[in-house]
Amino acid sequence: MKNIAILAGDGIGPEIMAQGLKVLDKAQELFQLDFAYHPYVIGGAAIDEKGTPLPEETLAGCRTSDAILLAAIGGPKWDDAPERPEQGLLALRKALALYANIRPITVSRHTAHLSPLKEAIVVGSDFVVVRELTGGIYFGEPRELIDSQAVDTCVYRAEEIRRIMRKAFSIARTRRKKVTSVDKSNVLATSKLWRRIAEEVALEFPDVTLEHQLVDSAAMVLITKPTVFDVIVTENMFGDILSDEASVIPGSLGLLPSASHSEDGPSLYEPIHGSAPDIAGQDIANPLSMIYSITMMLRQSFSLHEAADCIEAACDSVMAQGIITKDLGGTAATSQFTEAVIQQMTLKRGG
Ligand SMILES: NC(=O)c1ccc[n+]([C@@H]2O[C@H](COP(=O)([O-])OP(=O)(O)OC[C@H]3O[C@@H](n4cnc5c(N)ncnc54)[C@H](O)[C@@H]3O)[C@@H](O)[C@H]2O)c1
Ligand SMILES: CC(C)[C@H](C(=O)O)[C@@H](O)C(=O)O
Ligand SMILES: [Mg+2]
Repeated sequence: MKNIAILAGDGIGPEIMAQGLKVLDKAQELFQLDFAYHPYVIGGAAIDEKGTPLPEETLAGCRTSDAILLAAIGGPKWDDAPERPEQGLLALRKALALYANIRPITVSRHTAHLSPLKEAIVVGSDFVVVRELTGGIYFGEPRELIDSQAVDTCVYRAEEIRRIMRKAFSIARTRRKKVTSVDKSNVLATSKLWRRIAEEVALEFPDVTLEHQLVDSAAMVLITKPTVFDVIVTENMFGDILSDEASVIPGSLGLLPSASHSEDGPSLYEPIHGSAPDIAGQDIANPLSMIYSITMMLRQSFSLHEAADCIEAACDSVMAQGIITKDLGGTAATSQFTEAVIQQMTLKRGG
C-alpha cells in the first residue's frame, strides 16, 4: 500500500481535491491500485484550526508519505493574519527540500482553439518550466519590513544552481534536447552566477543545446513564439511569474499542474494556481489542474503510466465532446466535468 498525504487547503482547494480524488478512486478500481489517503490541514484552514499554517502533524505526515497532493492555499480572509497561509506552503517546500518544480505546458491540435492567443501561434507548444523552488529572493536573508523601508535579499549558492541545472538538462535529454536558461544577467549578480553555472553544466550534457534568454524578452517570446521552447530553467521568482504567464498559451491557469522533487524524499504534486477566492464555492473551477497533478504523481512517483494514460485520454475525450468549464468558455460545472471524465475512464478500460 502507498500512502498519499492529502492537503486540500483553502478556497477552491477542497473542491478540486475532492474531484481529483474521485478520479483517482476510479483509477484505483480500474487498475487495482492500493493508495491510502491521509488528509492534513495546511494554509488558512490550518491557521483557523491549529493557529499555524504548517502544523507539526501535517509536516510529519508529509515526511512519512510516499507522495503529497496539495490543491491550493491562501485567500483574503488571512490577509492580516500574523502568519499567512503562503508561509505554510513555502515552509513545506523548504522542509522537504523540494528544490525542483516541474511545470509542463502543452497545446495539442485538439485544444489550440481554447487559447485566447491565435491558434497558429500556440498549436504544438510543448515545453516544461523547471523552476528552482527553495532558494532566491523567496528565502534570502536579511528580510525586513519597517515603516520607512523594506528589504528582501536574493541569494543563490553555486550548488543550488548546479543541481537545478542538472535536473533541467536531464529532462531535456528525454525530450527535444534544448535548454533555455532564463536570467537577468545584465543586471543581477545572482543571474551572472546562474549563467556561469549553466555553461559549466552544459559541458556535462554535450548532446543538449543551451541558450540564454533575459527574463524580460523571455516573457515576450513566451506568448509570441511559444513553440521555440523545450525546457526553460529559471530561478524561483522568474519561474513563478513566467509559468502563470504561460497559462495563457493553453488558455487557463486551471489547466496547469506541477511536480516538486527533492533528491530523495516524497514529491509534492500541486496545481500552479492559487485558491481562486473569486470563484470558490460555486462548483465552477476547472479540476484539470488537480487531475493532471494526480497523473504526474502516478507517472513520476509510481511509474503507473497505464493508469495515467487512461485518465488523460478520458480528459481529452471529454473536452473533445465540448464539455468544458467556464474558464475555457464552457458551461460544465466542476462536478459534471469530473463525472464525464470518470465515465470515459470506464469506457476506455472496457468497463
Ligand atoms: N500553490 C498555491 O496554493 C498558490 C498559488 C498561487 C496563489 N496562491 C494564493 O491564492 C490566493 C489567490 O491568489 P490569486 O487570485 O492571485 O491567484 P489564483 O491563481 O488563485 O487565481 C488567478 C485567477 O485564475 C483563476 N483560476 C485559478 N485556478 C482556477 C481553476 N482551477 N479554474 C478556473 N479558474 C481558475 C481565478 O479564478 C482567478 O481569476 C492568494 O492568497 C495567493 O497567495 C496559492
Ligand atoms: C502561493 C505562493 C507562495 C506560490 C509561489 O509563489 O511559489 C504560488 O504562487 C506558486 O506558484 O506555487
Ligand atoms: Mg505562482
